[in-house]
Amino acid sequence: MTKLAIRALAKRFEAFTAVENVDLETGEGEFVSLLGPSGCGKTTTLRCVAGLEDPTSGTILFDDVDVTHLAPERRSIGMVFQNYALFPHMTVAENVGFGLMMRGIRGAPAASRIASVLDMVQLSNAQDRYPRQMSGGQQQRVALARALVFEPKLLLLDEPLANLDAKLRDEMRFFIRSLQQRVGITTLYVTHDQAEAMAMSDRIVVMFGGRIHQVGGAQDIYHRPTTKEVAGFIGQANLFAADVKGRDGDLLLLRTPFGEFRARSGDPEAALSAGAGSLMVRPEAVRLAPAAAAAGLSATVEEAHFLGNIVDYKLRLADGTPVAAQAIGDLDHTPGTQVSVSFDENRSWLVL
Ligand SMILES: Nc1ncnc2c1ncn2[C@@H]1O[C@H](COP(=O)(O)OP(=O)(O)OP(=O)(O)O)[C@@H](O)[C@H]1O
Repeated sequence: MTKLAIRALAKRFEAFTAVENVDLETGEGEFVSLLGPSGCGKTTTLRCVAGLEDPTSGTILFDDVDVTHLAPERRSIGMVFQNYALFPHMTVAENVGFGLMMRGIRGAPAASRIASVLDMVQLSNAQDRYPRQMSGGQQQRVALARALVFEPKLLLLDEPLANLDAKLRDEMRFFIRSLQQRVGITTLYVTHDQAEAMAMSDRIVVMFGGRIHQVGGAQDIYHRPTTKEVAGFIGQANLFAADVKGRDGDLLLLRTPFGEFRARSGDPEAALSAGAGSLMVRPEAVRLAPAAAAAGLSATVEEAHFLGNIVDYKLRLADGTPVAAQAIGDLDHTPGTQVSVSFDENRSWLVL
C-alpha cells in the first residue's frame, strides 16, 4: 500500500492562486477526502497528484519517491470522474480492459483480471453490455473497475457521485468505501458534500480559498472546528462573538452580548491570550424548556418544523440574536411561544 505526501503545494493560473501551501500526508490504505465549497482548490490539488496539472511549486511523493514532474501514465493512479468518461462504443469488459491493453496486458491474463474486478464491483453479468444500457450507478461501478483493474498505487476520485440521485448516492457511498477497504488502496476523494465526506473518510481535509483549514476525522471537524469557516461549512452552527474572561477547569469562561457561558477549546492558553473568538453551539446542543420552567435565556419561537426524526426550531433571543435549535421528539414549542434556552457547555466550543 502506498503513502501519499503533498508538500508545500502551490498552483497559480497566471495571477490567480488556486492552491497555496497545501501539506498533507496519508497513511497506507487511508481514505482521505478533500472537502470544501466550489472553487476552493480541491480538484486542482487532485489534478496535481494525478499529474494532470503541473504545480507552480511544491512536491508530490508516492512512498517517498518524488513524482512531481512524472507524466500521469507513469504514476500508477486510477481515476474516476463525475461524468464516468466511459467509451460509448465499447462493452463493459472492453472499457475495463482498455487500461490493461494500453499497458500491454492482453489475452488470458487480461481476461482474468477483468473478470475478477467485475466481480468486485458486482457486474460480472454485465460484461457484454454497453454503457448506454446501464444506469448511472452501474456506469460508475464500471468506471471504478476500470480504475482498479491495473492495480494502481492510488485511487483518485473527483465528485464521482455528483450525477446520481440522492438514494443511489447513499448506496454508492457505502459501495465505494467497502470496495476501497477490500482492495486496501490509498484513496483521495474530492467532494463538496460534507455528509459524503463524513460517511466515507478516515480523514477529511477541509479547504477554503486554496488553503487547508483543518485535517481530521468527521467528529474532529464537526465538534472541534479550528476556524469559523469550517464551523459554518460542516453542519449547522450558531456562532456568537465572545470575549474570553478566564478558565474554569477544562472549560473557558466566555462573555457574549447576551450572557456568560462556558465552552471547551482546542488550546485554552491561546484562547486566553487572544482574548476573543466565536462561541460555537450546534443546534442539537441548544436545550429548550417551557419559559417558566427553567433558568435560561428567554427566547421566542419564530419557526418550528417537524421533520420526523427531529424538530427544527428558529428562535430569537430578547436582544434580537437568532438561534437555531434541534430537538428529538415531537413539536413541543409552537411559533409565537416563549421558551427558555440553555447551551450544553460540554458541546459548546470556542473557535479562534
Ligand atoms: N485551468 C485553469 N485556469 C484558470 N483558473 C483555473 C483553472 N483551473 C481552476 N481554476 C480556478 O482555480 C480555482 C480552484 O478550482 P478547483 O477546480 O480546484 O476548485 P474546486 O474546489 O474543485 O471547485 P469545484 O467543486 O467547483 O470543482 C477556481 O477559482 C477555478 O476557477
